[in-house]
Amino acid sequence: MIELVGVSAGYRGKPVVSGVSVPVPRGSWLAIIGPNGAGKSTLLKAIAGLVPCSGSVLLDGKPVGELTSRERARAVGYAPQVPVLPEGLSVTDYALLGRTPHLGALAREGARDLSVVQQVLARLDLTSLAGRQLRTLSGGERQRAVLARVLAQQTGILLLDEPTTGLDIGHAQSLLDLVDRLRTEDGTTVVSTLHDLTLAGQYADQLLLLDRGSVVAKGNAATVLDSEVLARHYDARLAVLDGPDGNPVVVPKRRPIE
Ligand SMILES: Nc1ncnc2c1ncn2[C@@H]1O[C@H](COP(=O)(O)OP(=O)(O)OP(=O)(O)O)[C@@H](O)[C@H]1O
Repeated sequence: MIELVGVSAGYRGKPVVSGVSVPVPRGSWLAIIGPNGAGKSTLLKAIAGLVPCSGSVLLDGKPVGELTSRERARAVGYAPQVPVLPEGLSVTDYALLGRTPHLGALAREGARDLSVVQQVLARLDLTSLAGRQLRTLSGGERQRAVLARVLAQQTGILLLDEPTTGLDIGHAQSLLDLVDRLRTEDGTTVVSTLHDLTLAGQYADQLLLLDRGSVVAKGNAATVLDSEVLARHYDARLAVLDGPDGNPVVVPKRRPIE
């Protein structure tokens, strides 16, 4: 369970996110949406305890600022939008870094850690790349490797910043399906930013639309994915249609040719 109460955050005294309050019950999925620069990543970093904020961020009832870095790493898996990848590591070695918070002092990874990593790599379609150096991967493969490290961490909370960036439609879908399974089977609580509004509506229980740092709409897909609201806040031409599974589908409308 995550609870945000009046969360504001920014950089060098300049506010970027203001007064965000939302509960995210255990096992549910909150998608933070909004135009570029709205403050989505900053809000996610505030939840991860990576940028200072005012108000309160409670993770399972505990203020995130009171957790030690090891406690935080055992509780929260965070996949940044632009990860820094260490040089010279294979995909397996990199994913094994996700096991670090579970190891005792000076302990090395054991058979169980390797087995967790192998399962995660299989679920992300990375088994054939397990021995490859990170720097030789394609953009989408690298993105999946980053998620492998975070999923190998086996935390009750997942914070994913644009997890489908660079993934083709099939890999994006299987990644979101995998996260969805962790949510329903293990009760993992998920907060992700997503630019794909249709996918956000399909997977998240709650959507939070940020514009210039403030919440301008909050609720389920039917409420937030409103064509007028989206057109206004994204400054876009778009339509919201009924999808085949009953979920809204957000489609761009091309400017009429004159
Ligand atoms: N480290 C930083 N120092 C100063 N300003 C920052 C920093 N990181 C982000 N910002 C600014 O804060 C604002 C919000 O950025 P943020 O990355 O949270 O937006 P976002 O909604 O995730 O955008 P996008 O959709 O483009 O990824 C932007 O104006 C950005 O330039």
